[in-house]
Amino acid sequence: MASSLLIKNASQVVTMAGKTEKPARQNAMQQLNVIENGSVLVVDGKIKGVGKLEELKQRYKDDSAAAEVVDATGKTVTPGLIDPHTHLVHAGTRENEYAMRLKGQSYMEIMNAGGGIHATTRATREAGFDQLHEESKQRLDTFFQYGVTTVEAKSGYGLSLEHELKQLEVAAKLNEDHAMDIVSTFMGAHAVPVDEKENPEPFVSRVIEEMIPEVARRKLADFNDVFCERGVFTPDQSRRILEAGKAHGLVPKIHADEIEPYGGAELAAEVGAISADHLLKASEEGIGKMAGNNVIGVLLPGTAFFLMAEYANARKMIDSGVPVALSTDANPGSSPTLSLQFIMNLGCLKMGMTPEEVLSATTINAAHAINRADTIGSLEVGKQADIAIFDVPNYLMLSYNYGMNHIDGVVKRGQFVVAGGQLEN
Ligand SMILES: N=CN[C@@H](CCC(=O)O)C(=O)O
Ligand SMILES: [Zn+2]
Repeated sequence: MASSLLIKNASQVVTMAGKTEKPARQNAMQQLNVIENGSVLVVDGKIKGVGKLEELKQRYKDDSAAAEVVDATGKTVTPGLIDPHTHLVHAGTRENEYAMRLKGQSYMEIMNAGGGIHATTRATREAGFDQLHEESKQRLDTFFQYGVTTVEAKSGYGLSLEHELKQLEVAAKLNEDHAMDIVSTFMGAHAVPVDEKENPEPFVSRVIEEMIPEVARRKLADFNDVFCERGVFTPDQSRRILEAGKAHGLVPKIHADEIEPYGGAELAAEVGAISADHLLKASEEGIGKMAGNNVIGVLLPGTAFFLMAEYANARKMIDSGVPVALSTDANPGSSPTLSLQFIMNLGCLKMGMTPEEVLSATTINAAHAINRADTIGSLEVGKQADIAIFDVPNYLMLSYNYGMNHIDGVVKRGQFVVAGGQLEN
């Protein structure tokens, strides 16, 4: 017997239809394809129909008659939100560094003095598999409660084969035993280990010759990411690392131009990266090259907010034709938040994006940024039934009442994982 669910009479159903082939850019980011007073029929975990209630009832008589019915009157239904850039698997917190930054020390000063990424690397190396699994599981539960149904998760707090594999194995296990979908990225090139800072080349070689081949052999990641920044990895080292990943089937991503303009956006275009992320200081030329080479800009305004830095120039990117996605960058140092809704608020209020653009950026474009747009990111027939139900009468309210969690329900592969704002068991 098929299991079916009918979410009926939502004041708005934001479908995002028609953007599965290519990420939305420029004006296409404004088009949400909203159905007023709309309903969604789900059968066996997939979207069977989206439209007016009467149409669905007529067209899919048996399925709608057998369905569990949920009344969404007064609510807004969207595709489950997608977070395309997180550092999900790590141990511990760094509130001490937050206090240091508030007294004037910079993020890079703290990192160069052995804190920052190095502090979380020490904690993550010390943590056992079970501790990492438990901490990360709790974060996934919170992501669900905020409407996120798929997250990308990076390694990068191991910085050795053993510990990078441990992080990726934790993500793989969570992908199996938690309802959240997790898409993994290898990021062994997140920092040069403290004791090798003076001579990073042997570490770069280990990333290329030892870590990438083993991660690929074990099929533990889809993507390969590098922190291309002065004092971390140079553009030349980053290029070699990303090319090595490509040779093993790992698609390039890049942490680019976060602290200063460093050629990261340009490099992303040159190596054919699926996305370049951060881009607070991306050059005009780099933005143009991204637009010309279909590189998605994954913007992380929570990082600018938390580091009290200038925001990425989202307007310029969108107007130049860069498809833009948004993400929390959830991590213990530069963006300790799990609320993609707050990131949507920042997208509007701090980066000049429209409410329509931020919804495109957290659904279909985020799906494209992790190469999953064929199955998620929009409410279209045949796609996975990942659905967010917000307790607001229209999508504008999502970015209007800022800093709030508007989630009422979350459906993952056709099953409620959050109902009445509470996590289901
Ligand atoms: N900038 C580099 N990496 C992370 C921060 C990691 C950390 O501080 O622990 C980021 O994307 O912001
Ligand atoms: Zn990051």
